[in-house]
Amino acid sequence: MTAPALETRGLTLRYGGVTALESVDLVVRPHTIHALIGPNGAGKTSFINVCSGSASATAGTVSVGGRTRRARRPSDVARCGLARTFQNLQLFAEATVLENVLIGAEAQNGVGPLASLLGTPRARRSGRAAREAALAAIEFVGLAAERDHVAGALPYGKQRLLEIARALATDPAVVLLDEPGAGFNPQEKQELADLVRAIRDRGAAVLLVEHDMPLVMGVADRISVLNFGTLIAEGTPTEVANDPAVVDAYLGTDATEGLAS
Ligand SMILES: Nc1ncnc2c1ncn2[C@@H]1O[C@H](COP(=O)(O)OP(=O)(O)OP(=O)(O)O)[C@@H](O)[C@H]1O
Repeated sequence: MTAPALETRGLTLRYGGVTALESVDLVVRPHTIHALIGPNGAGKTSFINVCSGSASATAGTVSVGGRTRRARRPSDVARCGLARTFQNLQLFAEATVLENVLIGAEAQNGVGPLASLLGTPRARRSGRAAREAALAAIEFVGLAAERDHVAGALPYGKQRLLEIARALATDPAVVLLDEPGAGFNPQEKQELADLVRAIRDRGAAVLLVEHDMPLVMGVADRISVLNFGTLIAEGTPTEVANDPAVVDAYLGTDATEGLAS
């Protein structure tokens, strides 16, 4: 059996007296869209933060492609094959679309700042590869026409797509998407669902944190449910939508009607 794309064991994160994650064991299989859902404050962003190196676990391990991730800096994490987007967009507003994505693509090229500055042959080769990867990612999310536009001037929905392009430019095996549909209208959510499927279909695993239940139920292959930092359920969309503990903690009976049966 192939190694999980992402696996956590006993992942625990405490902020002083607040337990954001309590011994979370979660496996994301390759080529799957795995949604992580739960009420506000359940620990979903904390999970992404720990997996991506933005926060340090109090206990437990994170493995990417079967290798325990010890990297801490975001550039090291990118080289592990993991990339993320942020709930609150983290774009350089004054930079162009291409420049924003290049920052992502260059994050994993392993060329030090001195080599880049000196323009060594390796740095030049790697710079060309990063540009190609950036252009491909921009095209993949449908922003080719806006390549040279300043990020801060893009409509909000396109800024969200740009954030996804930046994550994809590192050619990750696992992409963590933190509420990518926030602020989207129904048409944009439909397009987002197609994009998430396309990311999976080109070979990556996706961990999707999202509150929009029709979107989640329509796109996810598997769903894990967090409540107060603890996993309370895992299964297919149908299994999760019919799990009494999930309905009670998060979905409510109204929310599940017509979602999955
Ligand atoms: N930097 C921090 N310092 C202290 N407590 C924090 C910090 N970040 C998160 N928390 C707490 O950890 C818990 C989990 O928060 P987290 O943001 O991971 O939840 P979430 O499921 O992503 O919520 P939402 O759906 O609202 O984004 C909450 O109780 C939150 O208040």
